[in-house]
Amino acid sequence: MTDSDSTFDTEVYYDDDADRAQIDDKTVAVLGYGSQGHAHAQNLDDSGVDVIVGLHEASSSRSAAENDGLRVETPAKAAAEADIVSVLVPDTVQPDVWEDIREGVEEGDTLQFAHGFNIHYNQIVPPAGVDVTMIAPKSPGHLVRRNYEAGEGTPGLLAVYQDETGGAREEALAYAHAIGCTRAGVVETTFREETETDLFGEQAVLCGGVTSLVKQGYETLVDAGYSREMAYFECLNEMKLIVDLMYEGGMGEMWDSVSDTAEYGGLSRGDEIVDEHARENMEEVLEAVQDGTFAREWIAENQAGRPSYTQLREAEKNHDIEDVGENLRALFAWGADEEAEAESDEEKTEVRADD
Ligand SMILES: NC(=O)C1=CN([C@@H]2O[C@H](COP(=O)(O)OP(=O)(O)OC[C@H]3O[C@@H](n4cnc5c(N)ncnc54)[C@H](OP(=O)(O)O)[C@@H]3O)[C@@H](O)[C@H]2O)C=CC1
Ligand SMILES: CC[C@](O)(C(C)=O)C(=O)O
Ligand SMILES: [Mg+2]
Ligand SMILES: [Mg+2]
Repeated sequence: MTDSDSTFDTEVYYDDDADRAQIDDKTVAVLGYGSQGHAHAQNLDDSGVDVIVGLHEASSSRSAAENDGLRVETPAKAAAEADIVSVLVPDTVQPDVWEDIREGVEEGDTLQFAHGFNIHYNQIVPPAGVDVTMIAPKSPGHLVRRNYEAGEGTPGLLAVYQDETGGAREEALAYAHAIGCTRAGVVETTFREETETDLFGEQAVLCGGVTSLVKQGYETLVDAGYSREMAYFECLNEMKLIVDLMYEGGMGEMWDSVSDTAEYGGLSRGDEIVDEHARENMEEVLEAVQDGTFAREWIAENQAGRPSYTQLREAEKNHDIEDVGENLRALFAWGADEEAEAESDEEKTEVRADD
């Protein structure tokens, strides 16, 4: 068993590198039918792999999976029948689900994850004889499905924590092929590296950092007497347009596309905003991820019934910028499309919740 720090240097695996024979005659249990679960299950099924979705008897997702033409069993039954068990329930419930299914996970089977939290922080200790792998799409689950249906792929990470059969890596690559990740490219990493970089990224930059930057910018303009609408457009709405350019062609494409005034202003002022102090804070956030402080806090928060999480969510929902945004999105054409999409997603969720 190894979980070294090896960083990809970087070989990227594509469709031709995967041997689908490693999965085509196997049964995959997909536990959970949420963001990642519905995408993996449907993509595997469309790729011709035998799939059973594992959901508890009272699960609100059952009818959605059944309506999508998939066979649904309890997690324990699905896992017992499967050769590969893809654990796609929320990270916080995975240890309990593992207790439910462990009896049915036999020597030669594979436990497959999309994020390494529970293995890396020892919340699930897999038995000997079982392969433990990860295919982590670097994207929200709904895009994993949307890209697959469009004939495109989603980039992903592959990691092997335990290779008892000698075939763990090849099987994981075949799984990545079947969910569409090798269409875009898959790179190899470790459970440790994926877990720590994923948690750092979502806290410091992607989810935490960006929303705080947007809110601070918005509040600075509104407190200085500018209109809420102008502050919203400038600090939130235009963020997508700028990020789209960086996504397509890196920071260079974005700098090329904005005015010279914006480029000079941004290059000369950006580091004053996200400065050395922000960097020190980032290092602290990373340290708390690395030494397990964040993981212990998150586990305890769940055990206590999520008091802080609930409060933080409520405060975010009630921020003035959300109110302005809702009104503006309803008024503009781009908002109409997105609202329709959101409503259709909401309807799907409601259908799931109703059943
Ligand atoms: N969200 C994302 O895009 C990404 C997620 N990941 C990783 O993928 C994994 C899954 O995350 P995500 O897709 O967000 O999860 P979701 O929160 O979307 O999963 C919800 C699903 O899990 C089911 N579920 C909840 N509790 C249980 C339980 N006790 N037993 C059985 N099923 C249960 C829910 O059923 P019900 O509706 O009945 O509650 C629902 O079907 C995690 O490891 C996450 O870190 C990795 C990359 C991106
Ligand atoms: C950025 C958030 C994420 O890590 C993801 C979609 O990759 C997650 O945990 O949802
Ligand atoms: Mg992520
Ligand atoms: Mg994550």
